[in-house]
Amino acid sequence: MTQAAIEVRGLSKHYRLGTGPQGRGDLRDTVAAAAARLRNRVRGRTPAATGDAGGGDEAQSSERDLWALRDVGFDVQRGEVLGLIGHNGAGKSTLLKILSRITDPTAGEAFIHGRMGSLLEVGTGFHPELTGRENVFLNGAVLGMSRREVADKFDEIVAFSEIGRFIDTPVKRYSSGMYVRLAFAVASNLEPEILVVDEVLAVGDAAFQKKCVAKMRSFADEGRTILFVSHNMGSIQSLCDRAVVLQRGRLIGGGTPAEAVRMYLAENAVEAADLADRTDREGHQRARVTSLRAWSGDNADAPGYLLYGEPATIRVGLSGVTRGLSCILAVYDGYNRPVCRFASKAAAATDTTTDEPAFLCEVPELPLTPGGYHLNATLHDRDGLADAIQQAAELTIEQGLMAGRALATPQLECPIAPRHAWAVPNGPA
Ligand SMILES: Nc1ncnc2c1ncn2[C@@H]1O[C@H](COP(=O)(O)OP(=O)(O)OP(=O)(O)O)[C@@H](O)[C@H]1O
Repeated sequence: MTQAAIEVRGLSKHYRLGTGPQGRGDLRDTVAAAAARLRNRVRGRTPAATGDAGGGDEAQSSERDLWALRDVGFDVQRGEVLGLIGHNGAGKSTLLKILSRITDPTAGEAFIHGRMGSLLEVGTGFHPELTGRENVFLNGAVLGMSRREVADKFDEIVAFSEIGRFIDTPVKRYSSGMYVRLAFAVASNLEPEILVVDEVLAVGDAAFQKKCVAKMRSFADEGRTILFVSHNMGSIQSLCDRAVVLQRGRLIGGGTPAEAVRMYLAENAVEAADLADRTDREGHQRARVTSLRAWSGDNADAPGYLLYGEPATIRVGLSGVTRGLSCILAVYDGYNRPVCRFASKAAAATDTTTDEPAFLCEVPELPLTPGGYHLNATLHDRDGLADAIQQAAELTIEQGLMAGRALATPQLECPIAPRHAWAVPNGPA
């Protein structure tokens, strides 16, 4: 007997742009498709819609054709927490929608061995015209539960969701936060054996995010299976046993969460900024900055992308007279506001790993919150300003963990979120 909870084989999904999603039409089509899906659910398989994955290697074979997924295959073992990562438009949501029978694949199959609860983007999973209460029972029925079984869980679901009296309001009137809270409560409390979660942790307040992570952890500890999609590399590393990476519809690999994150970062790595030929610079130029390169952890081969809370290294390549030189790197946010400065002491700059003259600036726990930043680089020697380059390098900061903790949503609005601790005099009241 197979140990896999989810088997994905050669899955492809084709969209024809401008005509809307294939296989989706009016309410009648939706109902017919739902009935077909229910039949397939009983058989535990996702059939390919008529059509062919087609040949050719490009994800986009013409301007109007788009392959959201191309020949994707992997297994999720029973009791495993698998992370699915990829940049915007990589095909993650499409894959989850196929697994949840919301849409059909163009080619390939997915086998689900067990009762699955899914928590997808806002707008899927619930019927907008129905109340929260009605949707809870509808979801239970789709999971194959009796009305009695759902009724037994109902109070727990409402309590977890913190929806209160809004449970009798149509969900189309819910805020996205309310919607996600109820959706997570339903998906995780109706006792599915397999849980599929799409990026829910980005929504909701810090306390609810924490509750979701705790719920997912206990779910995993009970030996149940989770497929977890996130842009948050911190959550992927702290929650998952393994992760796979999607790139423009194709699965490019996987491994431990750390290996997968490295692959994800390398995918968008930007070349080290080559500054040797920049002419818009100041200073006497007897020493010059020739390159700037920043990376996260030991991912020196994936420069340009850094993770919040993780160690970061910035390498400043040099030429000329480097004795007695000091370096300042000034960090600016997307609004060109100064955020922080890293200033070296005067030193003979040498990168001991290559013997080329360079400064290495090491930041043990990067406090910059996710977003785009740039660096201005300045060199000084005994004669004063040697070199200065504005916007010497761009940095993209992605979500990570600071001492094991993810950022709460309000912290994302601040460019800096340093590690800190609170001391309460005489203990809490
Ligand atoms: N209904 C649709 N009709 C046409 N194209 C679609 C449809 N849904 C998705 N796509 C396209 O398919 C590709 C994959 O989209 P998908 O939403 O699966 O990516 P994703 O990895 O989930 O991205 P994100 O992280 O931004 O949510 C994208 O290019 C997207 O524009």
